[in-house]
Amino acid sequence: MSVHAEQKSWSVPQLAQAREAGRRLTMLTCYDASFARVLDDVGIDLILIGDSLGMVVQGHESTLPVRVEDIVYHTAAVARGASHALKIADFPFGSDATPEQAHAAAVRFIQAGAAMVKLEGAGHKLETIRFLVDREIPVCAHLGLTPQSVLKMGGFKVQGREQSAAERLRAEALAVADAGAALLVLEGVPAELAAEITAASPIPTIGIGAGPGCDGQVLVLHDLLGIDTGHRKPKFVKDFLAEGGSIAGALRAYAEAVRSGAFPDKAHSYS
Ligand SMILES: Nc1nc(=O)c2c([nH]1)NC[C@@H]1CN(c3ccc(C(=O)N[C@@H](CCC(=O)O)C(=O)O)cc3)CN21
Ligand SMILES: CC(C)C(=O)C(=O)O
Ligand SMILES: [Mg+2]
Repeated sequence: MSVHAEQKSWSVPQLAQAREAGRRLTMLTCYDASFARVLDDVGIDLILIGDSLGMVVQGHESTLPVRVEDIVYHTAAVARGASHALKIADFPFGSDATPEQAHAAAVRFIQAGAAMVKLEGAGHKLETIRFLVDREIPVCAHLGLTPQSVLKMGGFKVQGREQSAAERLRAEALAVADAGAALLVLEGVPAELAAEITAASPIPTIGIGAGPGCDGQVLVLHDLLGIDTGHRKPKFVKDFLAEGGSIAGALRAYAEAVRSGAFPDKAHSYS
């Protein structure tokens, strides 16, 4: 059952090595120890303790109500369950407003068991990325459809469709890598644009609703298991439980589909 024997524990430098070797990265969100064990047993590479927990665990309409304390609590739970996957803690809304504030939260995430922290956006966040990386904290950037921008965007809308927005996104992707980010999540971006950004990116990209041309993929765990969370289902969501037959089977089917490049297909991408 368990693949622990032949499985390595992921470190941050290995992300770039995987990309170099042409091995696609598998990532899923997870919020508790029991599911983390299953993800680890199946060999999922990266676990995101995402602020999506505000919607799928806490039942809110957006990710905005999530607090630092919530991410610390769930990161500690996940860390007790998973030892091989690289664990990434998501800064909740407002907790990364200044470099100093972000650093204080990041220290708590690392001490709870995260190996990397994730923040949304570029702009003033570039200074925060540099600040954290200078202080030995690995950073994952997140661009495109950034759910914490829901009020400004007027909903969860695909980003980078107009020429000017695409140009801005390309520039931001280069800027976050230049600031020191080691990984980049691209969310809700036309597949062609995400593939172009990936080709130009010095760091690995992980897509969600960003087509098959990224270096890896991420989904919310509840979506992969076909759980109705009471919210509108994004186009990129696929229920792998049907074909997988069991929870571990669904996770394996997802990992295989990501590694082979079969997921996402056109039906689960934006153009
Ligand atoms: N369960 C769940 N899955 C997620 O992927 C997810 C969350 N929750 N919560 C936080 C954010 C919110 N996300 C979302 C939510 C809705 C759409 C959505 O409905 N998008 C439209 C795009 C319309 C357009 O601009 O063309 C779609 O039809 O897919 C996208 C991402 C992604 N994240
Ligand atoms: C969907 C991923 C990228 C995320 O940020 C989250 O789960 O919070
Ligand atoms: Mg998030």
